[in-house]
Amino acid sequence: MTGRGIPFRKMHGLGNDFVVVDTRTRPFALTTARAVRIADRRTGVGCDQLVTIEPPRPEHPGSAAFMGIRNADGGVVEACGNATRCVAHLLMEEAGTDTVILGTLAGPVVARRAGRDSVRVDMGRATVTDAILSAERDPRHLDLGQPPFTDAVAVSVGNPHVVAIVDDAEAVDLRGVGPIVEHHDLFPDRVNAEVVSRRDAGLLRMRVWERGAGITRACGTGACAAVVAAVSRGVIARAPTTVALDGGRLLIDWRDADDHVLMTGPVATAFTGVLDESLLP
Ligand SMILES: N[C@H](CCC[C@H](N)C(=O)O)C(=O)O
Repeated sequence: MTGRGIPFRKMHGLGNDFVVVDTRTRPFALTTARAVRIADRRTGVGCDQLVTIEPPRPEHPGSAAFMGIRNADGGVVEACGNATRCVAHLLMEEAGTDTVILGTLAGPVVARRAGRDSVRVDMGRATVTDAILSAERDPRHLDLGQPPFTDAVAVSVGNPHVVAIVDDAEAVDLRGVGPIVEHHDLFPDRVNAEVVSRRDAGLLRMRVWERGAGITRACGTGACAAVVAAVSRGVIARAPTTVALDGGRLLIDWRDADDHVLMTGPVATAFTGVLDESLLP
């Protein structure tokens, strides 16, 4: 190690874990090769997504920074709810503020403190469709040919999701069906896949196969997509809903007035460290 390594912070939202690199003070290109190396849980640090905190971009007026996101397989991510809470928390701690605007590829998002280590993020508009679906398909009833995704709901939260509503989310062979759905040719950029069950009036259980990361313990945009899908199919009322993930619970509210989806949940730092040059091809 030559001492020219890159400092990082290991963070997570309900176990959906990230390596966060602040590139505002020192150059660090977020590349596919670096994401794959750093995300490797044996030879790298290990994470679901690699996240960079970059200087703000002019297209996001008032933003404090831009957040770059890559999946463990190096793929580009437009939106990442759990990571947004983590980075927003860092920036609010840094600035001593209770609110912050973050730029992402999906657009600017507004975050605010919601408690000691809890953050609420306005993730922007969530819609039942996906830009690439053609007009003759009903995004509320998509048949992807793989049960239970033979009657799925396509939801965009800035990144693409397909949600299957089932009686028992625990009973789905997500490791089997997830990769097939992720690579379905209806989604040229691939897609995140969620299975959702209604546990109670305001409580959903959700499991996720994430595009480019596989099964993760939580997915913030996935939880948003799950609520949008369940409301759109009349499974739950349009009201603040708790989503129970493998790693814990998020509070999601798909706001009536503007179709924005609000997500509230915890953030945590596990450790800080220095990326050795060998991880930086
Ligand atoms: N875990 C993230 C979602 C990452 C989605 C990523 N797998 C994609 O390719 O869109 C979240 O908390 O929203």
